[in-house]
Amino acid sequence: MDMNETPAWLVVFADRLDGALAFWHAHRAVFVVGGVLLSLVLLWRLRRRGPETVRAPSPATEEKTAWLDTQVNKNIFAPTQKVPNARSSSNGASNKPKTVGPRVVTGRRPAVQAKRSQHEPARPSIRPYIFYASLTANTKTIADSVLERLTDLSSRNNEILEPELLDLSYVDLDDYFISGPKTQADAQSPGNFYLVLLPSYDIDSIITNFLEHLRETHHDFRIDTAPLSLLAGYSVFGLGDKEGWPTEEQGFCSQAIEVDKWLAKLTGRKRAYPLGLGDVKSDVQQAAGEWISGIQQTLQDILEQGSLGEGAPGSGAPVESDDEAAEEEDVGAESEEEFPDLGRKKRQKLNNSSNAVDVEDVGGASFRQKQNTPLAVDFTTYSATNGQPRKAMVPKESPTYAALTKQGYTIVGSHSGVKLCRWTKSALRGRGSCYKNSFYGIASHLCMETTPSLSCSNKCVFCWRHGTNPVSTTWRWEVDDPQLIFDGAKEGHYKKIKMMKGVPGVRAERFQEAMRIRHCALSLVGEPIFYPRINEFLGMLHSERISSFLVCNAQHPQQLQDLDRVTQLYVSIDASNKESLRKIDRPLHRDFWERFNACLDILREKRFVQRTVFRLTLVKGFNVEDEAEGYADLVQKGLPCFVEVKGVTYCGTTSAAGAGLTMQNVPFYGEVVDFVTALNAALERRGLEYGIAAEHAHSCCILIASKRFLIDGVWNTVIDYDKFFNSLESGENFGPEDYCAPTAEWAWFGNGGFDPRDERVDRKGRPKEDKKLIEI
Ligand SMILES: Cc1cc2nc3c(=O)[nH]c(=O)nc-3n(C[C@H](O)[C@H](O)[C@H](O)COP(=O)(O)O)c2cc1C
Ligand code: SF4
Repeated sequence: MDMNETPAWLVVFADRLDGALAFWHAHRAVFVVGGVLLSLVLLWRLRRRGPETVRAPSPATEEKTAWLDTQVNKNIFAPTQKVPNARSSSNGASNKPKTVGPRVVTGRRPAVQAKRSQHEPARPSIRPYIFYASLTANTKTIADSVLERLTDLSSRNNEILEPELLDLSYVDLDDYFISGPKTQADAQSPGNFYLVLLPSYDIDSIITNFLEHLRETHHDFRIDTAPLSLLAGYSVFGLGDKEGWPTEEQGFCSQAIEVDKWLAKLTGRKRAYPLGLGDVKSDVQQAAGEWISGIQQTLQDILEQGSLGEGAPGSGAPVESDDEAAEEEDVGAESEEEFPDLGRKKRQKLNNSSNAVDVEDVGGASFRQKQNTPLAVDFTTYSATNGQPRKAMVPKESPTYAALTKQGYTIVGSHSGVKLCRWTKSALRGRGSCYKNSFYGIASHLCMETTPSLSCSNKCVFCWRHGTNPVSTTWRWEVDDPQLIFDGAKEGHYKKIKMMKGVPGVRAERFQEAMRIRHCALSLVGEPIFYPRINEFLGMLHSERISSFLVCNAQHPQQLQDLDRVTQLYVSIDASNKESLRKIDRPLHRDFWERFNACLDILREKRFVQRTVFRLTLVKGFNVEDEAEGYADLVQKGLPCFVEVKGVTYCGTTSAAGAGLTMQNVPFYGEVVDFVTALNAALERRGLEYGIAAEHAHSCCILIASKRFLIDGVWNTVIDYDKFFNSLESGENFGPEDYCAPTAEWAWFGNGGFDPRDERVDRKGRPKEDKKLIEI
């Protein structure tokens, strides 16, 4: 082989390499720039996508997701908050409350919810438990329909959980009646609400065991006396048979009544709605229907307010109807409690603060017109303000405001008030209405007591409220809109009625009825016709078919003259002569006697247009002895349709004591009867057509009526309210005889006047046997 000879493949390779190098040299700049750019792009993309693209999901990220969810749930189910609707967990078949599972949280919303729940408390929820016992299935049927109603409510309201129906024969009473339901979910949150439906059996039965269990729990020294106080509330409905057990004293629904009392003790008085009772042979369906409607409303109220609502002084306390003095004493005690650091003198000053105003006002201008002469402008309406804006009569920060609210008044606007009258409370409990029920057919639980003017121009010795209300001869305050007063008075009244729902003995059906005001007594502390827009206010009452009973003090003739028609118009006649009147009413007007007489004249003129009444309050030692003749003269002058005679009620206030008033001044009923008999005879001697028509011995009150209301030998003192409103709305002319109706026989003079539909009780609430009670 020739060593100088080069192999062919090597020549080809060298040639190719040479070509490639020539290409590189020709294009190397392009390659370098392109490479750099590509690297930059790759680097940028890598940085942007970061770990996601470089790391696979790790256990650590999964854990973090789960932790987030847990935190969200923790916020939603924070210990103070309630478990949301657990309806899905209940199948209705079990006797035990269901455990609520954790709420499923999806998407981004939980984070938002978690954030919000840190600031806003979640809405509470309520779980109703319906307990019942039934031997012959009546109660079971009612309990089933209660379950149906509440299940329906629950389906419409997320905060009311599905109710549980539990037969007391099968549940372990310890599980529910020692400290409330014991399940994880319930311990955690919802407000439990107990409904107990029970028949009564005067033989040994499961109900006897149940009662024994409640009694033992209460007395067990190892257990708190109110172990069920964590319940949101409770209510009981009883079934009984009036044929065999006609009245409560004779055992009607006795066991339901007893259970209601024990539960009040065990729950620390959490009766959320009054005890309902139904007679299995007559009204049980209706009574149960009304009861459950009330429960539904109550559950919603609890959710809205977060509690059963507070009792207000003077409203929640079940004061007995003849217990006014005790109520007054309580007020004193409360004010001492409220102002513990005030010395005795200061407190007295607070109570008497309004008296300071009296002195300024006494110098008011006189009403100089004599009777039968045209009425001059009454100085009552306005007083000069020297261009200054008028002030509130009862400013919120004033001691008067504090004192009146302490006594249970709700102050409406700047000069009006409303208060639940003690008779309204008594009637709610079926313990009797005031005398107006016997005389005029006003059931007290349908009556609102209010005044559009807390100020008065008298300081009557027997007015147990005075000393706290402002007194004046002139209206010198700002004037509130009547609509504001009307709405505020109704609201205040209903609020106080609602507070009565947990008071022992309140009857469910009366409670329901009371939620529609039918009558308004404009007779609270103060002088209603003092309010310059009283006629507009009356129009509002009548537009809602609320009757108006207006009492005035016979000191404002111009206002009386201008007053529109009311259902019944009163003037207080506290004495038969000038001196007596000065002593008793302690009027601020110097010309009080002239004003008084002018008012009687006006009343006489109105007697064929509306029912007019003289109200006489007898104070022994002041205006009773030898005054029958004087009163007869006044009746002759005013010719009222009716004369109400009432013995004064002793109020025990310092102001009364200061006026020399003691228990000795309270006449016995027999003395009131003697006086009325003497007055009636004096009227007869004057040829006046009057007679003794009715009585309410319970409150020492007797009615003398004009014989215009003696129709076919029967007294017609009652009012036909429908007729009154029909005539009023028709715009026709009508008079008192057009809307009267027969007086009930039990109310006739001699029959006592106690409504047989009510139950008489003594001061301790024990039934009284003698329903007639005539202390002659
Ligand atoms: C033996 C017996 C005793 C009863 N005792 C009373 C009673 O003391 N007071 C009452 O109001 N009703 C009494 N009842 C009437 C029942 O309470 C009434 O029939 C009720 O509707 C029964 O309810 P239930 O069917 O759910 O068991 C008695 C009935 C029976 C058969
Ligand atoms: S009329 Fe007077 S006493 Fe009778 S219920 Fe009404 S406010 Fe009370």
